[in-house]
Amino acid sequence: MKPAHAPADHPSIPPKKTGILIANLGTPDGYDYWSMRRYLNEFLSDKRVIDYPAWKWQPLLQGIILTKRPFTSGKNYKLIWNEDKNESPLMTITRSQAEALRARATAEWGDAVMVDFCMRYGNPSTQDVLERMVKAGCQRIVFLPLYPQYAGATSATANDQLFRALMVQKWQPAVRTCEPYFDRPDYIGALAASVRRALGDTVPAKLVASYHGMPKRYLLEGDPYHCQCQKTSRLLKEALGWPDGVIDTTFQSVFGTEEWLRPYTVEHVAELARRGITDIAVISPAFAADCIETLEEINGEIRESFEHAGGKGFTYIPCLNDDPAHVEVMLAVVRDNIAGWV
Ligand SMILES: C=CC1=C(C)c2cc3[nH]c(cc4nc(cc5[nH]c(cc1n2)c(C)c5CCC(=O)O)C(CCC(=O)O)=C4C)c(C)c3C=C
Ligand SMILES: [Fe+2]
Ligand SMILES: [Fe+2]
Repeated sequence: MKPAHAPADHPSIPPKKTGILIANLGTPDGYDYWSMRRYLNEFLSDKRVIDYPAWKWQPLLQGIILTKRPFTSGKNYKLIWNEDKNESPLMTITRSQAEALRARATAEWGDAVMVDFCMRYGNPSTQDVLERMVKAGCQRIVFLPLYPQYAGATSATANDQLFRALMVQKWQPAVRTCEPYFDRPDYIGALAASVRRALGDTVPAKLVASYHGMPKRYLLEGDPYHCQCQKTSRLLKEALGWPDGVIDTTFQSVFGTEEWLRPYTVEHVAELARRGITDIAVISPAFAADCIETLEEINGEIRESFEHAGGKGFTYIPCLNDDPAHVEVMLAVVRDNIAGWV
């Protein structure tokens, strides 16, 4: 639309909208060596993820890690790859979440909103999607990083990337970044419902709530992730009405030589089996979508560790993914943040 006063070469201005942008971590474009290397290079060069000085870290990363890890991680991605769509499950699920959220948000706010998703690393990039939204008339953006618990390595770096994309906009939209939702009753309720769906009304001998790990040093330096994970587990226990001691909170995906948050899931499940707890369920509340860390690590490596130590029954409870209850949580978070804009 051109304004009435416009000279002939005045650019047209689309009607004003509010963009709702959900963001996840990102995933490789393929499981071949170069796709994996590109992805891991971008990810592991992020100072929010690995905070060593570049002079110390980059030679290690470029020399040893990016020579070997693209092969080993690529093999793992191959095991879970969505061959029909030629993409990783994280991509398929995040797209599906965005479509479901779009349907719900459009039902509520009509054409005043536009819903899309982006990734912190790889594609679709935060910059490309933000540009598309700005071109379509989004003068306001609600930005929702899909991490229930805040971590510098996830939520903050997603926001950083949005702010980088804003730095190069001639017409910069107003933005609101959403706070983490680790203790929202609707999120806890959706987790509890997913547990009941998987286990029925029986209280298991043990439910392991396995969260993605991080170096313990990040906690000591002020990152609240550990505490938010503990609180999610406690609220889940309360929502289920279970006694103390049924849910164990553990941390997975240890990387490198530093000490990470403990207990480590892979060791903990083996210890449970050795103690005679041979039937367990595992849930991963830090992941909004199933991904390599849940489908391959929890349901593959961690399950094997449990069975190797004598465990028999291992029930993996899927992430909330595009479960309607999860989409309602996202919509409610957006509703809280969009107030006054639509
Ligand atoms: C090395 C440091 C890492 C930190 C710190 C970290 C934190 C962190 N990550 C997630 C969520 C995801 N991580 C995923 C994959 C993944 N994570 C790391 C490393 C760290 N993560 C690596 C090297 C990888 C790649 C896979 C591999 O090579 O093993 C994913 C899945 C991506 C996918 O494509 O499926 C998610 C999601 C959280 C919540 C978190 C919080 C502390
Ligand atoms: Fe990770
Ligand atoms: Fe804590």
